[in-house]
Amino acid sequence: MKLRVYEFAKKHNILSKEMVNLLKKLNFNVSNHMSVITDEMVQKVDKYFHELKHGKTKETSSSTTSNHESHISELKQKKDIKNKDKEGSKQVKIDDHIDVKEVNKVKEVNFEESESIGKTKKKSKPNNKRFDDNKVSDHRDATSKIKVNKKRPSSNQKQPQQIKQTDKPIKNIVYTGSLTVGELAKKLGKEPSEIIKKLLFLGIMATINQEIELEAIQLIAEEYGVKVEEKIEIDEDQFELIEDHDDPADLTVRPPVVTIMGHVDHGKTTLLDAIRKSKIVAGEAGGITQHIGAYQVVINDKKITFLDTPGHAAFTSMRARGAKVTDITILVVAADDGMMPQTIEAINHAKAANVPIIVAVNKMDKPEANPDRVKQQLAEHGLLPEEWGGDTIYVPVSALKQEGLDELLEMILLVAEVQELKANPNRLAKGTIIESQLDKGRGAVATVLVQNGTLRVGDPIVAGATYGKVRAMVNDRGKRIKEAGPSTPVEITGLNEVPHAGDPFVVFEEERKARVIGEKRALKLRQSELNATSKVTLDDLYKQIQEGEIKELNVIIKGDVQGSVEALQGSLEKIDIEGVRVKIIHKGVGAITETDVTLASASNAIIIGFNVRPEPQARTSAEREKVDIRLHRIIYNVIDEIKAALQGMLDPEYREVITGHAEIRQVFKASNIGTIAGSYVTEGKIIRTAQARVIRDGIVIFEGNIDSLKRFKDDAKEVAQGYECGITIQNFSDFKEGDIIESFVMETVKK
Ligand SMILES: Nc1nc2c(ncn2[C@@H]2O[C@H](COP(=O)(O)OP(=O)(O)OP(=O)(O)O)[C@@H](O)[C@H]2O)c(=O)[nH]1
Repeated sequence: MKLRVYEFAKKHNILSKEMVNLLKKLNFNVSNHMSVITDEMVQKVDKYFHELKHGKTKETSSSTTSNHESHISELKQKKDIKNKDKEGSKQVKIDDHIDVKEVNKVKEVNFEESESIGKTKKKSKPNNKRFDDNKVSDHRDATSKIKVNKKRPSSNQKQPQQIKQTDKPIKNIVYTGSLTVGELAKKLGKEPSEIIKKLLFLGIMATINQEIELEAIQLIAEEYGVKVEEKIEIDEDQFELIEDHDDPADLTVRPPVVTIMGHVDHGKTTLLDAIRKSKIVAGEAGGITQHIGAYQVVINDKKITFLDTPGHAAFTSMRARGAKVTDITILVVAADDGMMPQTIEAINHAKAANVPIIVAVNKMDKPEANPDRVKQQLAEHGLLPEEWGGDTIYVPVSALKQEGLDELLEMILLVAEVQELKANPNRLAKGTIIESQLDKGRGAVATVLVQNGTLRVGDPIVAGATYGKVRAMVNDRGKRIKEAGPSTPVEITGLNEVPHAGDPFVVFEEERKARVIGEKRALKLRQSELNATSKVTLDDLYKQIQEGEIKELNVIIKGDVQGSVEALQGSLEKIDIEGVRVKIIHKGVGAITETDVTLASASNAIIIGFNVRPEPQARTSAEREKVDIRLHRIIYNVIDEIKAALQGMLDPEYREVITGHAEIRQVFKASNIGTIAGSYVTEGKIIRTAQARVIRDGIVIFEGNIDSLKRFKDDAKEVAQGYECGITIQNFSDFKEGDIIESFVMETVKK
């Protein structure tokens, strides 16, 4: 069996990434953790470690054994360069050569009292990795310009009378925007003159009221052993914009969060179930898995979190709301079927979200399985298998027979290891809503994914535009728990309303604060819903094209039959008006679903329905997400409308407004009237003078005028939701129970 980098790294008890680095240093051509280890590599690496152990290898050791240190030194070097780049900024720099390291040494230097320049040269370490040759000489130059008196104690010990002692030693300072010299001195509990002097050492001449930059603030503070935190002023009610600034020392490894995507019927659900069954039930006698929208499995003592919503819906709706929850995506491709349209769509989604892909080649148990064909097809879309020199991992599995699952899980852990996923469990929790619903007994119930910190029962919480206090938490095994750390999915109750999937959540210290912020966010949301939209609509398409915001019009087509969908696609794709083209991102037969709307929302697309209607949930979510749905019955009208929109010539004078829906419960025949649809108004109202269309299974089968509308025997002008009525439609009699009658009017659009 071939030995891979990651296995070899494990053997030496170092990270795969470090092994790759080491091999590169030893002049081997390896690309990643999956590269194959040759005998020569084994010998060289073993020799290297042997020598290291006996103190012979120094050069490379820092990069493997002290990864952290080399990382810091890298950062510091970057900082040096940044400092050097700062010429011409507000501050006048006398000496550009001083770098971070230098400043640490300034502590030993007394500016005023030394007499000779360059008398005592400080020891520079030419073999110190932090300095390249240039830096070393810069460093010496800098030293020569600073007067040194080795005998003197450091400056802050030297002049105690000038230093205003504070009661408590200051450990860290927080500032927003900028600080003047005077303000910094005050924060540090020092005299301004002392700070001015120190700035001079840094080559910065500044007066007490002058503002200084972050680098200088940091360097000065560093000298006093004080940490600096720059607080970016963002309203706390926009907490999703606040980035985490955890001290690297507080971070610990967290489990990867994985989503599964792939074409219809390629086995996403079966795979998710197989993993869940094999890893949870087996491990826990009698453990009942609860459907909370996500679950965790344990392999080799390490956890993996799976989002349990297969398909793109979860992924796109999260992304549409700006949430990044997925660390790794598993692309399921059936080995007998190969790459399909949704496979490509999934690849594009993952790429757009910058999430690494592992390919699970499923249904390997089938005799017609052809994994090589899958690899070939996907390689053309940038997923080159590692055995062909690429870096995509392919794992053959059979979800049905539960084969290959362990390998798949191990590969997930491997990719996770390379990503170095970390979080700080010792802080207030924040994360994302995965699923939510209204439960009759428990109120708003939400599955949340904790992404940083630890969530606890009793925590005051704001989620999206809702708020509350975590009343109870249940994990994926249906067990009540008191706290949940990073990457843990839990179901919580206690929110005042139902948040949306993809909403961010944050815990606050105080309940009152959570309520105020939650209410503020709810208000803002309502206002922004009232105000316009950033989504593309045909009405403002031309404006967006003019402003250069749009080069391509993304379109989703849903139609009644495959033939019309394809005809429409062909015609739309031919449109090219002044370089703006139509791109069909998704097409299908059947009613417009909520998933279509989610995809449209995530990809800023419009939806064209050809002889089909949106499902009720799709309609509401389109209204909420401001997705433009255009419904047509004639292909030419669609083409004309899109062309007109691209040219800015769309005539928005009339717009269809749906007044209500009724469901046909019984069909009667009356000799003098014709066929009557005995209906129940399920939504809005049916208006006698309105037009109507008859919809069967999401497909429009007839459109015409309402002929008569009756409540019992009486004519009615309109019949509202919750009432029964009899409806006849001109020139139509083929009603069936279960059909929907949609009543609509054409209204002038206000300009
Ligand atoms: N032979 C074989 N059949 C499988 C395997 N995995 C899934 N199937 C079958 O393939 C069909 C589709 O599987 P699902 O898990 O429902 O596929 P899906 O991708 O979740 O489908 P959608 O949810 O409709 O997108 C089912 O009949 C499964 O039993 C497998 O490894 N081998």
